[in-house]
Amino acid sequence: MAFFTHHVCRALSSSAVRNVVIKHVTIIGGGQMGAGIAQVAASTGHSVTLVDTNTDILKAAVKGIEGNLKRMVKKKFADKPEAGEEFIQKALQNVSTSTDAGSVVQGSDLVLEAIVENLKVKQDLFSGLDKLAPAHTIFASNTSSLSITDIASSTNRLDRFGGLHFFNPVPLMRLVEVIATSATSQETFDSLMNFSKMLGKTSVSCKDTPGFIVNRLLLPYIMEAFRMYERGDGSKEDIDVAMKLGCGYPMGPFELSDYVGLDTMKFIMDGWSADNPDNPIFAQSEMLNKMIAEGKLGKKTGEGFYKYK
Ligand SMILES: CCCCCCCC(=O)CC(=O)SCCNC(=O)CCNC(=O)[C@H](O)C(C)(C)COP(=O)(O)OP(=O)(O)OC[C@H]1O[C@@H](n2cnc3c(N)ncnc32)[C@H](O)[C@@H]1OP(=O)(O)O
Ligand SMILES: NC(=O)C1=CN([C@@H]2O[C@H](COP(=O)(O)OP(=O)(O)OC[C@H]3O[C@@H](n4cnc5c(N)ncnc54)[C@H](O)[C@@H]3O)[C@@H](O)[C@H]2O)C=CC1
Repeated sequence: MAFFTHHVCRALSSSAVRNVVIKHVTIIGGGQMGAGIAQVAASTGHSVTLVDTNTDILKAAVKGIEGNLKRMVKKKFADKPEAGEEFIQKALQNVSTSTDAGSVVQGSDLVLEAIVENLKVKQDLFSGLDKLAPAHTIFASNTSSLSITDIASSTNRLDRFGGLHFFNPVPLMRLVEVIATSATSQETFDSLMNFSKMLGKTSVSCKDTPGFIVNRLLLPYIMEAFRMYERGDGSKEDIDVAMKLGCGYPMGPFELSDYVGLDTMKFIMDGWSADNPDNPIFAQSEMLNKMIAEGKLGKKTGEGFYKYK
């Protein structure tokens, strides 16, 4: 019944608002996810403004995008290097940067955030931008596992708010989870689905439930690997090899954790343990806390479970 009501409500709202064709995108957060999403959006013909509070991060993001495009073009345009160079230049021309989100959202069809995994910080960002962005602009979050409903509650555009959850590394991972809350309009959902398609991704529709689909299954698996290692039941190397060769996974759980970033893993974990204090799956990992206190955040800092120098 609830399902029926929800869909009827979405259908009713559909007559009032038209679908937004997303061409101009503001991406907030120039870290690994924001830069990856910017790369894919720019190479598929969207104009992108990448925003971060830190100018060094923005410079590194643009440099990274250029480097990645060069790698991709080498293979894709092996026989046509000039066309490859033109592709790179076109994509780069589609990207501009800013340290002030408020001053760039006016021209945006979509504002997508990929900043730190913290509810209050995301809410503060969106509540400020809600007053500045045009009425038609869709807001979306790339959160790994925070509730989209909670993030959206800081705005007055609940019908134009959804989740767009990309996977790392964005240029290579083919999935996007598109999340509709009970207030997301059908038009907004369709626009987000369409945008994902334009980026060349396959999308799945998710409810606004903790961890959506992928992370609800991935998090218990990774945490169980941590516990095995903490108990001394296996070395991290053996656990990684076992899962790669035994299950065909491209990375083992420790390699993947380093790749995601151990600080991000902890932000995600802390949210889940606060919401589920009695569930042992989400209990704190002393090992993870210690590594973070020592500044070992994974690949991005040169050391996590493994060294990358
Ligand atoms: C407790 C909380 C837990 C929850 C965590 C939550 C985080 C989230 O919210 C959701 C997530 O994203 S979870 C992470 C999902 N990602 C994965 O599982 C990645 C697993 N790894 C892989 O798939 C491959 O190792 C991978 C695709 C990475 C690399 O594949 P290969 O090993 O075959 O790699 P390479 O041989 O190095 O590269 C293959 C070709 O791709 C090019 N390339 C690599 N990186 C690139 C990038 N970033 N951009 C563009 N091109 C790139 C590379 O140059 C190579 O090209 P060719 O040489 O021409 O073949
Ligand atoms: N790392 C991963 O594998 C994945 C992460 N995510 C989610 O994407 C989001 C970003 O993750 P990462 O890119 O890994 O983090 P990151 O730490 O690489 O980048 C976050 C960036 O946001 C910037 N930032 C923080 N607050 C800001 C603000 N108020 N305004 C503008 N910029 C701000 C920081 O300077 C930093 O450059 C998080 O919500 C995370 O849970 C989702 C899928 C995969």
